[in-house]
Amino acid sequence: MEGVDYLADERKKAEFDVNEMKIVWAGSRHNFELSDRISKLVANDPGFSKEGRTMLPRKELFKNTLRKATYAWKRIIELRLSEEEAAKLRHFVDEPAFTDLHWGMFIPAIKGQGTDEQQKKWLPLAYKMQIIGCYAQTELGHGSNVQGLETTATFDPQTDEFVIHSPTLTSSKWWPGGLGKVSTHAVVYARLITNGKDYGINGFIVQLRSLEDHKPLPGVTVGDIGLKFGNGAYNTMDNGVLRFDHVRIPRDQMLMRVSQVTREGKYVQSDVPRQLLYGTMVYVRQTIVSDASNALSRAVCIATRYSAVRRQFGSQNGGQEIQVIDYKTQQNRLFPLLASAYAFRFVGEWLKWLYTDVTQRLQANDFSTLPEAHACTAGLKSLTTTATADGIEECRKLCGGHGYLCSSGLPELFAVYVPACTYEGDNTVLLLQVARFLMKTVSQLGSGKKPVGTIAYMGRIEHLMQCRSDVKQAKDWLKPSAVVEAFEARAARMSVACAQNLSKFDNPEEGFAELAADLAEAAVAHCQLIVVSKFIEKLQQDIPGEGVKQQLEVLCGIYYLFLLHKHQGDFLGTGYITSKQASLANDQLRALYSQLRPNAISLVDAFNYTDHFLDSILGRYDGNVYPKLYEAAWKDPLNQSDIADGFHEYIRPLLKQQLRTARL
Ligand SMILES: CCCCCCCC/C=C\CCCCCCCCCCCCC/C=C/C(=O)SCCNC(=O)CCNC(=O)[C@H](O)C(C)(C)COP(=O)(O)OP(=O)(O)OC[C@H]1O[C@@H](n2cnc3c(N)ncnc32)[C@H](O)[C@@H]1OP(=O)(O)O
Ligand SMILES: Cc1cc2nc3c(=O)[nH]c(=O)nc-3n(C[C@H](O)[C@H](O)[C@H](O)COP(=O)(O)OP(=O)(O)OC[C@H]3O[C@@H](n4cnc5c(N)ncnc54)[C@H](O)[C@@H]3O)c2cc1C
Repeated sequence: MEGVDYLADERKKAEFDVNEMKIVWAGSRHNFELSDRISKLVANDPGFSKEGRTMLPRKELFKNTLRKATYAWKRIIELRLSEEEAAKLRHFVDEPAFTDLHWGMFIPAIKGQGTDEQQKKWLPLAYKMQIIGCYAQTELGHGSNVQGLETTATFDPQTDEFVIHSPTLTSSKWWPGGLGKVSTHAVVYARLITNGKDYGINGFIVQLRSLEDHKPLPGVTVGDIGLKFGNGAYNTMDNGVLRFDHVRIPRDQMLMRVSQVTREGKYVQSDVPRQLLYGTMVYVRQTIVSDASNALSRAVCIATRYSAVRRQFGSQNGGQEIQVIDYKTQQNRLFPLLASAYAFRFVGEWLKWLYTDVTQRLQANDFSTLPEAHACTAGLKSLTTTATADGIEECRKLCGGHGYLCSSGLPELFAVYVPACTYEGDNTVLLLQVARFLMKTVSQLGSGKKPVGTIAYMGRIEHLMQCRSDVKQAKDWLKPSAVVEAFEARAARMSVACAQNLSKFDNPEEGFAELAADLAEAAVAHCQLIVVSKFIEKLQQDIPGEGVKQQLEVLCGIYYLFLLHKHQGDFLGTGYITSKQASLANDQLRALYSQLRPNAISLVDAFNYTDHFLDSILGRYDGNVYPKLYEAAWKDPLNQSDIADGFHEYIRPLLKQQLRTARL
């Protein structure tokens, strides 16, 4: 029945002020009002309808995305939306498009690596979308290993130009989003060669297509790399292939903030670190961490609402069956994901702060916090995207068979999200970057250099190597100091064990390769410590709203106790806790599940998602699942006729043949 709220009883159980929690989730009242306004604007505009998206063939799907992007741009201009509002609009339109790479990587690359003069020339064109750009780094044969890229940019002093060339098949650019069919320009990463010497990777602005008829320019071969995982999903994006045959660009199209080539062909290195060339990746990794909580909360919202609607077994005297959300196993799979969504939200907020801070320092030529910013963005990108991708898939399973239907919203969400584990740096490769940072920190411990920021705990290494947990009863696990020390001791001990094992190798690089799996685990332990600490720090702030802080304390407890349970081997193996203390942690975890249970629906309501954004029958706000599932099935193109296309060619002859066989 329309208009009935099937989850109303669940909502009545809430023990906290949901409206105040919405503000905590959004980060501020301003953010809440912005998201609320823009999400409704998008939901109420038929131009942004998602109807039938998963059924469209690729060409139509892609054209529909072009239409939506153009329409979005028109609305942005008409409504005079600010950059912040436009970015929200993109978020709620909920469709990957070339515009992501234009705004998310092409423009940031020019801003971060271009000189003032270059920015003055290119940014106004890009801001007005009079040129459309992408980020062309990865090649067919080289992705993770950026220093291994093969595309060349050779300086020709005769003409004051660079010659951009793809010398081999494996040097073809491969994957850049927006490249295949839309971009007119790209920031291309290529080996800079001048006076016969290779100076390694640099960025160059290269025009690819005519601004008149959109034809590829001479010497440019460009196209789409083909269909990707999932129906619809990331196939709205034209990930592309690109080859250059001696394409000439003016010298001033090399991005020259980090290094320059003079008119005479002399290579000059600025006094900024070369790693700034990787700055766009650091920026995007930070945005990916912020986005993880969006994707995970969405899946969790669907699975939580559906788990309250769905009933199986346990009917007494003909009464209703049990809501599946009341099974402890369901809670043990679902509630840690709900807690993770909140945890990632807060660590994302913190990382944004760290990134802003490092950017301000870089502008003042202070590069001291760059290594930490790199380690944090790389590690947290890896940790949060792995957990989110796994979490979305778990939410699908939590919804049983119906979770497998596209109308649940979960298959598409998974297919769109899962490449986040690979793009912007493969998650294992990124963990190994964190491990290098940790090993460097451990090796410098005796040098008098005091570790600061997220590795400050290493400064107390002697204590952390010896201390033991003083937990005596389950509720002792609610003490923040007990928890932080446990996670610090585990991370420190795992790093030190790796460093000790590394020191047994004559060649450190050989040792690093041999111990890579242990090093990646140490990196995970360090990153989990960051997430736990930032959640606990959040709780130390003044949080208004009846019961809001208490709910966050429950969620925080579930987050760290679930991790402690899952990684018990680390905590026990490093000798910080006993098996009795591990078992007490588990008792406390179960108690927290019971405290969370009556608040579960309201905790996902606090995400404030519209039904348009969720795009899930199982996650509908009103819980009216079954009639809507039934209705949706009949919209499938297969159900447009009672008799299937192909009946006369294939089914009928088969049936006839069976009849003949039966008569024999
Ligand atoms: C339809 C609707 C439309 C609506 C439209 C509306 C209009 C829109 C309006 C607004 C919209 C806004 C929208 C914005 C959306 C934004 C979304 C963005 C979406 C993004 C989508 C993603 C697409 C994917 C892109 C990509 O994947 S790009 C390619 C990424 N590639 C990688 O990540 C490669 C990974 N590899 C590396 O990073 C490196 O090779 C390495 C693994 C780090 C190793 O590098 P190497 O040089 O070999 O280094 P080392 O020797 O290991 O280290 C040397 C040294 O450097 C330090 N280091 C390394 N990296 C960094 C770094 N990044 N920063 C700082 N330092 C670094 C390292 O620690 C070492 O240091 P030490 O010497 O001190 O030890
Ligand atoms: C949807 C999508 C969009 C993308 N968009 C863009 C874009 O806009 N622009 C762009 O330039 N690129 C883009 N990429 C490319 C992306 O950045 C790369 O795919 C990514 O960096 C991983 O590199 P790779 O493909 O070379 O993986 P590989 O490095 O070949 O990884 C393969 C396997 O090897 C392992 N491995 C590799 N090196 C090591 C190591 N040193 N130690 C241990 N294990 C290792 C990895 O863990 C992985 O399991 C995109 C990719 C995808 C999937």
